[in-house]
Amino acid sequence: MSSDPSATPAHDPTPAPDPAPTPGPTTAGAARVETGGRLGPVDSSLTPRYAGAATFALLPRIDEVERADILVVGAPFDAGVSYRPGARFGPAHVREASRLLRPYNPAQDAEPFALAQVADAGDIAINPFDLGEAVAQVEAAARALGAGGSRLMTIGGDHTIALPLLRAVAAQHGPVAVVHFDAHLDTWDTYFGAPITHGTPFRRASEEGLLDLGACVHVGTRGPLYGRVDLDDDTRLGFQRITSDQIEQNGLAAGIRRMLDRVGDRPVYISVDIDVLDPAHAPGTGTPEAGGLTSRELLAMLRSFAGRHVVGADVVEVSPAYDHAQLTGIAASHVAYELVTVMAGARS
Ligand SMILES: N=C(N)NCCCC(=O)O
Ligand SMILES: [Zn+2]
Ligand SMILES: [Zn+2]
Repeated sequence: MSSDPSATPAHDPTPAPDPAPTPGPTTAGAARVETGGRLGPVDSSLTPRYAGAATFALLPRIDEVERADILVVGAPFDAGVSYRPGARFGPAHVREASRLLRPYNPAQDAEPFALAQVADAGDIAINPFDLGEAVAQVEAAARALGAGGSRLMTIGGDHTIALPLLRAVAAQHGPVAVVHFDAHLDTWDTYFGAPITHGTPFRRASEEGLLDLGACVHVGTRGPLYGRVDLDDDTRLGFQRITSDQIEQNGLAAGIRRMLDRVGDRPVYISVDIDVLDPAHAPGTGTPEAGGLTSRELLAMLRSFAGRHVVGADVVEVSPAYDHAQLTGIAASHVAYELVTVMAGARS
């Protein structure tokens, strides 16, 4: 109530005027960049990029486009971790950090959102209490989203989700080449007797025949193992390894050549565990290991897939509670951006 003594008394029966309309538009229906008939990100020269809800790169939601060539989808889930939790909050964190991405990618001389229709499919609803059901839900969602020909760029979530994602991809393409960026092998057998965890997805995938065993490679591996047998098992399961130390010793170009030679022109699935980066570049993750790649090295390696047949990709293991200044979120958002750019058809 007004403190002005001459103001209308409270008992005055005159109806109060309608409240003034909200000045200016809200972010709902904000203008978007549109190129070549493709609906792109919110135009951040008209609407501040920090306003409104965050989709990946401020791209349209799936329900705002007729069809999508590439769908960015979140898989918030962390019931498969062996150490620090929190990757269930990864999708939201990466989307927040992705607000600053822009439509032209000079490193690949490409406009990914003009080359292809890219949209954000939101998050998969995943049971946090039942790991078996969770894995089935991720696979079902991946199959459903991919049914119309869309390829998926999935934001995890812990690395367990790579197994159902590969099941969905292999159902469509047969056994695929996998390039796996990670500090870890993730070809271990069981933890506490459990066969499905974030340390085991690629062993299960190999056993299930989802992988082209002549074309899989880990990149950036390092750190202590349980025993030498881990490496023997890993080789038997179909993987070569380009370690973090080899990249340092032989150079990035040699690492890229070896990686691409291994894959050839096969359909390839790219899985990026953000802990492939040194903890200095990505502290916000569950099982950090010293001595990793820089974000510059990782991004260069991802760009080298331009012109290849990338059938799907993920970036996993972002655990925001351990992040600082969005370092890990920013790195992961750039990883996803480079992957979307190569999937959109940037030329090599
Ligand atoms: N996939 C990730 N990030 N980590 C796996 C580590 C498994 C272990 O604790 O031995
Ligand atoms: Zn890892
Ligand atoms: Zn991993």
